Amino acid sequence: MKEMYDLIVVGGGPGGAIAAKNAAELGLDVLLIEKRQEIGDPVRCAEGVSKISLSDHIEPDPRWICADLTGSRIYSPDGTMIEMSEEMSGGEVGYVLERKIFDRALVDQCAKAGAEVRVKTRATGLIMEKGVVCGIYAMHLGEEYKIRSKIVIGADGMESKVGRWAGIDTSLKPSDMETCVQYLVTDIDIDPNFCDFYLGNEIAPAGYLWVFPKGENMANIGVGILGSKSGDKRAIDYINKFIEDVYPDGRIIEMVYGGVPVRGPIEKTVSDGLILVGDAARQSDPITGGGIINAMEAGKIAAEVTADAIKRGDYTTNTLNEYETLWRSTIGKEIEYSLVVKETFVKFTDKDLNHLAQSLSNVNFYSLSLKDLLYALFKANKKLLWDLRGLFRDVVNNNFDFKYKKNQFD
Ligand SMILES: Cc1cc2nc3c(=O)[nH]c(=O)nc-3n(C[C@H](O)[C@H](O)[C@H](O)COP(=O)(O)OP(=O)(O)OC[C@H]3O[C@@H](n4cnc5c(N)ncnc54)[C@H](O)[C@@H]3O)c2cc1C
Repeated sequence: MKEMYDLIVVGGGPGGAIAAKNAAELGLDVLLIEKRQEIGDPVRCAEGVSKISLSDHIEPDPRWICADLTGSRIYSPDGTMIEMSEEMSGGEVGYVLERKIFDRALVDQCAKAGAEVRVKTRATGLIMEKGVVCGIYAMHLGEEYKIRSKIVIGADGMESKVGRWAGIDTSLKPSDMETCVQYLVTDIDIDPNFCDFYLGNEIAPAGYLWVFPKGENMANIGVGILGSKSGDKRAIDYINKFIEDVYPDGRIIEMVYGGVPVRGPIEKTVSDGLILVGDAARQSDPITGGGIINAMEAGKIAAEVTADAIKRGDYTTNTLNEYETLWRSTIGKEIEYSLVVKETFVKFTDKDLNHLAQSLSNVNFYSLSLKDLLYALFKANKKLLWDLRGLFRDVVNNNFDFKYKKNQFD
């Protein structure tokens, strides 16, 4: 078995697959390892993504698209509903995917681009020489061996260990994480074109509950609650209550447990010979918990920076810092803004949420830009204006152009 590569990517999720594919296309000798025996299985995701951002990375394919949505509805605790077009819904609701097939299609692309893929192969440690990462220890069918590389990309998701092995602090406190439980529910009456979000401290404290259709009579119905706000009740208690109340006849055919980092990014995502991408770098959106697109964007940037570093023969932090700069000035900005909004949102009482929803219930979201929306929000909610003044100033002055979501916001 080959023992030396330009690049080893740890983790075959969207971040790792896109990193490996792009690096192989740029001419690098790439190995992608995945600890599971099947790519994408088991799924830990509600499977919602933005159409526009996705098509930057892969051609849409009906084999992995379960629903093509036209919008979303948000329900406040008193039942006030706000309906938004897909464009205004933010990045998470364009398609509902079948991730088992989607993740495999991404890895298929990367294999076809020339990367070697090894499944059921777990990274168990990093080879480090004088503080520089220069490969991994891998375990396959009970056998441990060394594989060397010039650079390692850690795309090992929420449970990432690669960063920690290199001395990067990736730890998460309960207040940094949403605990999620989701059922795939069938035989229910839903609108297949809309996803629904429910807010409120009785429904999902400091989080939200979602209904994402997967075809005519089936949906991912899940809840995410902030670890530090859950009290005596568990996420599963909230979702069971909702199913009992709203879809009492629904049949549960799958169950998903998982955590989503909502703390915003870690302080550093590179070290000598190492780059972290996706959930491993805590790059998911702090409000929605969505991380597929950010992982893919970061994977692409990581591949480009890796190819450049290898061309120059310099794998030190100095060179790899280009990755840090590039992702922080694009997706990182959006994450920063989301973090500000999330920190305000988690303080809202049900009364605040109702007031907010009522103040927006007459707004026509189908013909509104983000700027208009912020004006409408702040006109009706002076306290919110104060809490979110930084974000408001940046958007209004166009200091930030929402590069990755420009098509949705403008
Ligand atoms: C309940 C839930 C709902 C969600 N819903 C959405 C949603 O609707 N939309 C959205 O955009 N995001 C959603 N997310 C988040 C989304 O799933 C992640 O942000 C996304 O998968 C991150 O991609 P990634 O490539 O960074 O990591 P992952 O997809 O987690 O991939 C990491 C891979 O690394 C592998 N791995 C881990 N350790 C090792 C090792 N030591 N050696 C080898 N391989 C290893 C894992 O097996 C895994 O395959 C949700 C998450 C949860 C938990």
